[in-house]
Amino acid sequence: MIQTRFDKNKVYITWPDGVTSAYDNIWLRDTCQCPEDYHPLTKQRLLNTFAIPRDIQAKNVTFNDQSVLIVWPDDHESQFTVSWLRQHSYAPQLDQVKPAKTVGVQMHWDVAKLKSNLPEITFDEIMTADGSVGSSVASWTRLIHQYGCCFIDGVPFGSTDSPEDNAVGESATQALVERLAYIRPTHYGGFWAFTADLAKNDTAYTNLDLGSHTDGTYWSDPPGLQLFHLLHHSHGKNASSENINAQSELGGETRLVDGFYAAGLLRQESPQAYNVLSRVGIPAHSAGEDGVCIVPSYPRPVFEHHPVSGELVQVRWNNDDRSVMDNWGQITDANKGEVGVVEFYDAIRAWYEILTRPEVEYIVKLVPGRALIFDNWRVLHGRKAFTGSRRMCGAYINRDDYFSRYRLTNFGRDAVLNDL
Ligand SMILES: C[N+](C)(C)CCCC[C@H](N)C(=O)O
Ligand SMILES: O=C(O)CCC(=O)C(=O)O
Repeated sequence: MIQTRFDKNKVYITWPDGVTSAYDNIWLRDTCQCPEDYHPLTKQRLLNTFAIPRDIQAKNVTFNDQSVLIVWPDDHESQFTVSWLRQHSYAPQLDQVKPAKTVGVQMHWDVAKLKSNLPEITFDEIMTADGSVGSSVASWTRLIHQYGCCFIDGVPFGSTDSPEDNAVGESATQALVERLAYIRPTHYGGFWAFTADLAKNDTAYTNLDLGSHTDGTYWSDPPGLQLFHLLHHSHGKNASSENINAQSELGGETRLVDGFYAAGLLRQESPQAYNVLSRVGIPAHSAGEDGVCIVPSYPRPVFEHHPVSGELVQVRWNNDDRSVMDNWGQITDANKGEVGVVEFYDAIRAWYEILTRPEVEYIVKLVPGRALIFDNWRVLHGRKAFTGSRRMCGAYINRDDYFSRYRLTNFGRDAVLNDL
């Protein structure tokens, strides 16, 4: 049995389990879900919040047929279903499932754990899915969310590195990415492909070794997802026959590290280092291209936490793109204590040592047809130096667009909207 009562400040609902939720009048009036106050199609507030009297009182509150009807002094009526009221109870906060607010289960991995359960899906499964709730787009985004990465098999590619053959792989890969969300354009292009030709004046466009990093440490909002598809890797036209070794000797293997797992290790093993890397904003830049010099709105730490819950939400790390650190006073919060220069170097050394442990860093050779997508806010990537001719294509997706898709396909639009 549900019971309602009200006084001059609040409306109270007592649930069958005996718990009572209290809702402030101004909150109820502001949150009115009627079509005049909340646009049913655009899901935006139409009501003028500031026209609500600060001390508004309900004239009458009645309960029937699973709804609570509130009549306000101007005779406006607000109707809330009890399930909606239960879902949004804030005093007390109840055990609601909040798909738009909770992060969901993540499996943090080391190499052994990842290998024993590699997140994989096929191109065909994804491309034939209609994107509805529970379709394979849901499984795909759920795998990415749980593991921070996912391999996609059976992606079409050409058999040579001719422009025509590359176009086959690139258009299939682009279609794959766009199945998840729209592509983020950057100074590297929208959907990009790269070889060791320095086309974009970044070391990704060389054959150098790149240690595990996250991309875009120089953006205020780094890409949420990154997808790679190796289209081609061979000895190349100019290799002489005695130089031609086995494919494995070409190098170019991909590095992958679960940054959340690695952060957990650092926190356990060197709490002081973890603390330093949660506090020091590291300046970063992308400045290779003539018309480009990107720096974030302010320097961010390696570990970014939810400001209230303290949960780790993002890892940013790219030692190669780190700028000159000459303004220590501005990049650390002095209220929490100064960080010495050498102390900072000790902290990044401890972090680097963890990232390069063989049991932490997963090394895998990508092959044409097997794409890799990963959460760039969590999983670090890199590659080993290589020889020969190699072409990789892929794209970035914004974190919020990815999460929108993850939530809608896994929880359904009704549940997600109900939670706004
Ligand atoms: C992926 N793509 C080849 C387009 C760009 C790679 C950029 C890598 C760069 N140092 C960074 O961290 O952003
Ligand atoms: O070439 C690769 O395999 C990866 C390159 C890379 O790390 C990057 O583009 O950020």
